[in-house]
Amino acid sequence: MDIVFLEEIKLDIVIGIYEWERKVPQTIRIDIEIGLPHSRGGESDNIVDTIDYGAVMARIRQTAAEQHFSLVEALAEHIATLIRTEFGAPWVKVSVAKLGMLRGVKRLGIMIERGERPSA
Ligand SMILES: Nc1nc2c(c(=O)[nH]1)N=C([C@H](O)[C@@H](O)CO)CN2
Repeated sequence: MDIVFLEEIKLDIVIGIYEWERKVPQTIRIDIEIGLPHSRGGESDNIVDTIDYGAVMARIRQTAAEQHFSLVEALAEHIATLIRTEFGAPWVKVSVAKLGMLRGVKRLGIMIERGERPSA
């Protein structure tokens, strides 16, 4: 299996269950792993044989600007579905974390895996 990854994505978005969170953007961190069955990109050296992480990032920025979520779970689910349906990834792992939200906690959030993990 090959993994295309996007690590420590920082976005300022409106997210949260409380009224005050609906008014002020907050910085979240997103980490993504996209599993591919042994992709041909390594041999072909052609972007069409893999998943373009730049294109994934552009879609995430777009969707985060367009849609607001209450829960980090909902944002993670939305991103996982987008990557699987629009980019044809069989397996994806997405984590969404809020930073410094609770005293004494560096990050808190959710990590999800969706789809079938390709065999090695
Ligand atoms: N499992 C979750 N718990 C909580 C969430 C969440 O998105 N998922 N969100 C909040 C609030 O928005 C919080 O971030 C504000 O302090 C609380 N718990």
